Amino acid sequence: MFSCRLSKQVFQRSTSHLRLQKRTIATMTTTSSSRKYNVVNDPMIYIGTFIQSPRDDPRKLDICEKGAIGVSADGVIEFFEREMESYDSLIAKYPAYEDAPVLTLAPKGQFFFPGFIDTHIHAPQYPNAGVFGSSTLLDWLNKYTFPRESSLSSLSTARTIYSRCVARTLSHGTTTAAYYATIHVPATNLLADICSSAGQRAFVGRVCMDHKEINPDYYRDESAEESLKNTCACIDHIKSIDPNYELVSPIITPRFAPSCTAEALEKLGKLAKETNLPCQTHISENRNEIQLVKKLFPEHDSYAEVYDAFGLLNPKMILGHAIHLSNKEMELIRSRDAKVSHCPASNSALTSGGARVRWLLDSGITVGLGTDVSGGYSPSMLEAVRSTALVSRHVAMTDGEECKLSVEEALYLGTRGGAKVVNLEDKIGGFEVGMEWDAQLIGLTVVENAENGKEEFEGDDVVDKIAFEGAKGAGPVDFFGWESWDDRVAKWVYNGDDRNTLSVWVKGRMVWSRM
Ligand SMILES: O=c1[nH]c(=O)c2nc[nH]c2[nH]1
Ligand SMILES: [Zn+2]
Repeated sequence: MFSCRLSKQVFQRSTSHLRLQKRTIATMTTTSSSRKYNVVNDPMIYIGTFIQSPRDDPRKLDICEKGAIGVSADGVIEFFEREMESYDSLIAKYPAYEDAPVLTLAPKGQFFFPGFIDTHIHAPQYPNAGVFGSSTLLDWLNKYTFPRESSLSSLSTARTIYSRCVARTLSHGTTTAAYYATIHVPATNLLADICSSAGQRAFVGRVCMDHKEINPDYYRDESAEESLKNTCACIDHIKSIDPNYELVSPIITPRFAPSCTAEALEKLGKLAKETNLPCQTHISENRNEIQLVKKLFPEHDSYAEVYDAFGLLNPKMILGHAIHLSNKEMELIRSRDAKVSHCPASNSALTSGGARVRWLLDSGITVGLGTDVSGGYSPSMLEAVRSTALVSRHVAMTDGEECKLSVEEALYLGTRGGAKVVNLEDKIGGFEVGMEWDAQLIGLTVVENAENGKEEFEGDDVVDKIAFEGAKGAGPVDFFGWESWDDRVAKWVYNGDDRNTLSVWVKGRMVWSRM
């Protein structure tokens, strides 16, 4: 009842973005009807520059300058012409698209990029983003995190926080997110409703934490049975709103080994096996946490072995952080094909450590990126990409030059890598025929006259007024005209923010636009 009302509100808001788009994009040639998830869209044609990571080469960018992509009514890429000659020849080849609206990008400062995949984010912690002081993991949990999460026992608090979190992540180009929610069933179900209604692809996990000595009395599951029962209640709800998990899927979420009893881990491991649902948890983030795991699970040789003992180290498990793994743990994780979410902003903020991403990748482990809000201070995946590059440079200062990750590699991890982490690499993370249109339109600010240079400077003013005033209200990345596409992308990664994310689509539906 409650969630139905909310769904409607969010839906109305998101369709008004669509109307806005129709009015303001001059090249949209026809109108499309209101859309809701599972409601058929109009087919669309997108024309312009498409930039993506090649599926199997993280070190390069695939740049297609004169491309055209056709997206079907159900959001699937039906054609990708890499050298479009003319609109007429395109339609002659794809006559079914004759009446399709066309979105044509400006040739220099705009490009399409695959939507970002945030493989680790705590939605209820969103209000705390940036608030962590000098704390480290275990005191941070008690001082900032558990009190905030427990406040989502109120559905109206949850509604405000989750609506804003989903809107913000969409505005930063996050088309898929693996969310940790809280222990509360109604609020977790509400998060799933909000993602479904707003059109964000999401994995929504009700957090399990039943250990009486580790979790505070005011915020924990009463028992392992309750962890299981309430997880199942959320799974049932998500099944009721999205029976085939096309957009929103449940994800089994033991918070981390210390917060769960062996009994709860065992039940959740069995549930994972029975349902084949994805799982997420934390591993080896902080040295005191690792000591705590040793103390709580003395019968297991390592942190990774605790999860393995309960069947939780499997190909659908997303392990957040993985900073201080031993070689043996890394081998175990690889042999189970469990995935890693690298969370560089959080690892820096909570001084947890510098994850050895090159080592993980070279060892054959699948890695994606996570914002880990609010251990991470920003909901922006672009920030996660940027801090991946920067943190790798710090790791390189101690472990060697080869540890540096390039802009191209960091972007790969935020898109293709993330898609592999959530086991959707054939659906999202790139632009290929048969994949779904999860995309963001990126725009840089073209500095007027800069490209050709002015013949002569007019007047006495030392300041170029057009260049000066043009910085107002524009996005933070200035394009002067000399930059190659690689340069433009690097400038976006190191200087960009959500002002550069002009529009966002998931499964063909426009879910965010600032145009
Ligand atoms: O970064 C983190 N955020 C959390 O909420 C958490 N819980 C356990 N371990 C954690 N690490
Ligand atoms: Zn986390």
